[in-house]
Amino acid sequence: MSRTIVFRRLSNGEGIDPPRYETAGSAGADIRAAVEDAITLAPGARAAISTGFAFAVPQGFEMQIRPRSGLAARHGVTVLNAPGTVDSDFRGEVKVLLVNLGAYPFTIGRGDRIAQIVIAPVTLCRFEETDDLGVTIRGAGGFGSTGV
Ligand SMILES: O=c1ccn([C@H]2C[C@H](O)[C@@H](COP(=O)(O)OP(=O)(O)OP(=O)(O)O)O2)c(=O)[nH]1
Ligand SMILES: [Mg+2]
Repeated sequence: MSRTIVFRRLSNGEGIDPPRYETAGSAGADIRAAVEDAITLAPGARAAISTGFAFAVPQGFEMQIRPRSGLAARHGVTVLNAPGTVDSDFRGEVKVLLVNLGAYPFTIGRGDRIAQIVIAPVTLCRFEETDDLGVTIRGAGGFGSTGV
């Protein structure tokens, strides 16, 4: 079942294709860079890249901003805060925090597909304090406690 996400094209988004699923089975819709001029990320550098759009994600859902594996595999470029979280009450421009973990400069041009967005349901919970969380086999084990 397909849902509708409404978006507003900002002035810097003129001529930019909106997010699009590249195949019928794609989980993520690729989102593009609305940079005026090309931006080059030196190795180790990061930048918040404009997308040129603002969205109204329906309440009860989030927009996750995820890396594209091709950028990661070929260039070491990923989304620094993956998965970025766009809240349902956010009405500002969505930006993509890219970081270059590769060994070479990476240039981002206008219209480049720099990330993918996944719309996912969220469960909003109330948080209730207790003194007793119950006993589990794992207990406080973490960070490799089950072995490597
Ligand atoms: O990759 C991202 C992550 C966040 N946002 C926008 C949308 C999101 O709703 C808002 C806040 O994001 P987040 O909660 O991750 O940031 P914060 O540091 O907690 O900021 P705030 O105190 O405004 O919630 O920033 C983006 O545009 N791109
Ligand atoms: Mg926040």
